Amino acid sequence: MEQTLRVCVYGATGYTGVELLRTLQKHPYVKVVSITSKSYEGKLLEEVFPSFSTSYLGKLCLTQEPEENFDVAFLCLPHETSLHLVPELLKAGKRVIDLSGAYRLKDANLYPKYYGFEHPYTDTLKEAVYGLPEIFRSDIKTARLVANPGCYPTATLLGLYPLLKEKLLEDDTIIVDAISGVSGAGRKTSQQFHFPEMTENAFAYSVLNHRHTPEMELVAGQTLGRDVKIRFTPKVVPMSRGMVCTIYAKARVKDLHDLYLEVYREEPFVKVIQNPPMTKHVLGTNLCNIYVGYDERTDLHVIVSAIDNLGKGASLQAVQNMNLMFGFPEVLTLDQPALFP
Ligand SMILES: NC(=O)C1=CN([C@@H]2O[C@H](COP(=O)(O)OP(=O)(O)OC[C@H]3O[C@@H](n4cnc5c(N)ncnc54)[C@H](OP(=O)(O)O)[C@@H]3O)[C@@H](O)[C@H]2O)C=CC1
Ligand SMILES: CC(=O)N[C@@H](CCC(=O)OP(=O)(O)O)C(=O)O
Repeated sequence: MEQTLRVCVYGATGYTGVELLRTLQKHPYVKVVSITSKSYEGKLLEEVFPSFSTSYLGKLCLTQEPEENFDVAFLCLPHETSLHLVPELLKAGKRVIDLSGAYRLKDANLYPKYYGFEHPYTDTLKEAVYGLPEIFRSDIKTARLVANPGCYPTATLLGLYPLLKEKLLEDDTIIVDAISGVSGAGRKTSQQFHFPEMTENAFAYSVLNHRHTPEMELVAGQTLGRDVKIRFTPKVVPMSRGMVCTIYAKARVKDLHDLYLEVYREEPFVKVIQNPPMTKHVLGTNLCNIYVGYDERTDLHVIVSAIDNLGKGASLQAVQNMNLMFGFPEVLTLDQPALFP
């Protein structure tokens, strides 16, 4: 279907919003009709980010009424802000791609513990489709609401998917050890990410209660057909963007490489490679590069996946979802190689 889609980007001045606009700007069937910002109301995007050299986007507005004239909304907002906006947009007949975590967990009871709020919109939560195309492509095509996955779950679930899909997991406890660039924390400042403390530094955080743990467990369990436990430890390292997840799992077979090649043969954005992946090879792309190794000594498989947290981990995956939802070629505007070195 070829049409001009009218798009509204809520939270256009954050890291995911800017990455999204960078790509939407060159999409042949998209017209961005509205962009919002909490702090830069009335400014042109190019006044805030001079690399946007055209003013075709119009001025940033504080918010956009759901009833206004647009077809699809991208929500690059804090979880709590998305939470209340999504039902209003759906009521106004809009299709929504929410980059926050507000609609990712099918079990509403998990929200108080992991997000700090009660989830009042359980019907909308049920309706949301988890936006990982490699697993839920057909549901995404018809969804009104896509809950775009978190960055760590994207890299982890793609790293595990062939193993889960083929029911080859032997031990239902999986260990995931991950590193992320600092942009994963968003544009707002905080002391721990302040340059003198973050440079030449690395640390684990939310070791026992990261909100991506239940997100991964729910989707992994659904794919496998029984519950799994994921022991997830995220770390932040002094680079702007990029993410590597190292996954340790016990499987019924020793050589998984050919299975991974086969499962991802037709996937445009997942590459199974011969060596452990580097973040620089996925920078600014929608790619997930995966290495699968087997350690005979421990009888553990070691799967390493790399993404750009703002690319496949957020905004470019959101564009992939939009392409699917509106019948555009899935790779449209997303098939560029990485910015390297
Ligand atoms: N960064 C990442 O790697 C990833 C982020 N996400 C999720 O995507 C969403 C956006 O993340 P990110 O872009 O990093 O965040 P940022 O903090 O960089 O940007 C947030 C955006 O939301 C706007 N905003 C903040 N508070 C409000 C509010 N109360 N009402 C309206 N607008 C508001 C900000 O406006 P202004 O700047 O003008 O104040 C800004 O445009 C979050 O839910 C995040 O969890 C998901 C995957 C990866
Ligand atoms: C380095 C860092 O702080 N990363 C973020 C993950 C970003 C992400 O995927 O966002 P969601 O909050 O939408 O799930 C974190 O751990 O909270």
